[in-house]
Order: sequence, then structure tokens, then C-alpha cells
Amino acid sequence: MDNSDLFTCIDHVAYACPDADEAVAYYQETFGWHELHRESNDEQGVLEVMVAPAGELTEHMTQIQILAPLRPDSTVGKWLENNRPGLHHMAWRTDDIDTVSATLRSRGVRLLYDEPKHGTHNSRINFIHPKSGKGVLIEIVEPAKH
Ligand SMILES: C[C@@H](C(=O)O)C(=O)SCCNC(=O)CCNC(=O)[C@H](O)C(C)(C)COP(=O)(O)OP(=O)(O)OC[C@H]1O[C@@H](n2cnc3c(N)ncnc32)[C@H](O)[C@@H]1OP(=O)(O)O
Repeated sequence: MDNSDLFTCIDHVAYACPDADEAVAYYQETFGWHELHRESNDEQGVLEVMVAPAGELTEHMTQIQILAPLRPDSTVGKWLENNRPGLHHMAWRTDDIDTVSATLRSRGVRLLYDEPKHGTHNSRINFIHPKSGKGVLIEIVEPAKH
């Protein structure tokens, strides 16, 4: 078993909270981190803000994704009803989400979606269910090829 055809790095770690602006200001003012990107993803029901320790990304730099729910019945909204603000998921980067999905399914891993959905910055995303991820929600992300 090896990883050479699967994941290249930890793309981001997601922090879920009710107020993204307050959390971003904390990262900026306390740690000097930089906001690199923000967008609302209506399908996922989240506002997401990507912050990083540098103003420009290097190839394998891991970002923090600050997530706030756009509506109470979104996955993050429901999660915040049962949990304090905190770590929500981590995301592993791949160059080819279709191949990775097929490989993981063949190994018995439960993915949430039949086909990848739209993620941050036009990426393609899927998730490993926490029951299949040792209690951790794991996102699989294929960044857009610019
Ligand atoms: C924009 C995009 C991007 O990066 O580009 C994003 O990140 S969007 C980020 C927001 N979107 C998502 O998270 C989409 C994927 N997530 C989901 O669809 C959902 O959160 C599920 C993972 C299916 C869980 O939903 P729900 O709690 O309704 O399902 P469920 O009742 O079946 O719960 C199943 C079990 O999973 C646990 N569980 C729920 N959320 C969890 C989490 N974040 N981390 C770890 N465990 C978690 C519950 O406690 C429960 O455990 P017990 O049974 O032991 O009590």
C-alpha cells in the first residue's frame, strides 16, 4: 500500500464558528496571518475564508479555512448546534480526485458524494464520512488547474 497516486499534502484544516470575520481578525491581529481568499458556497451553506501564515502560498503550504454557516440548517450550522466552535474537518489535496475516489472505494472507504462537488476556488471536492475516517471528517480536494 503506498500513497504515490493519492494525496500530495494537507491542503487545509477547517475551523467552524458562528462569525468568520471575528475569527479572521483574531488570526490577523494575534498571529499576523493573511486572508488569501473568501467566498460563499451556497450548495454547502458556508462562508469560507482561507487564511495562511504568508501573504502568498508556496506549493504545499497548509491553510486554515474559517467556516461560518450561511443558514442554520446547513451542515456547519447543525454541527455548531452540537459542538463548540472548533476543528471541523481536514482536507487532503490530490491531483486527480476521480482516480483517488475509485481507489478509496475499492479499499472500502465510504465517500459522501457519488460525484465530486464544487469547492473553494473552483476546486472539486468530496468527503470521507467520519465513520470511515476514524472519527474525522476528511475532505478530498483537487484544486483547479490554473
Ligand atoms: C466549501 C468546501 C471547501 O473546502 O471547498 C467545504 O469545506 S464545505 C464544509 C461544509 N460541508 C460539509 O461538511 C459537507 C460534508 N459533511 C456532511 O455532509 C455532514 O456533516 C456529515 C459528515 C454527513 C455528518 O452529518 P450529520 O451529523 O447530519 O450526520 P449523522 O447524523 O449521520 O452523523 C454521523 C456521525 O458523524 C459525526 N460527525 C458529524 N460531523 C462531524 C465532523 N465534522 N467531524 C467528525 N464527526 C462528525 C456525528 O457526530 C455522528 O457521530 P455519532 O454517530 O458517533 O454521534
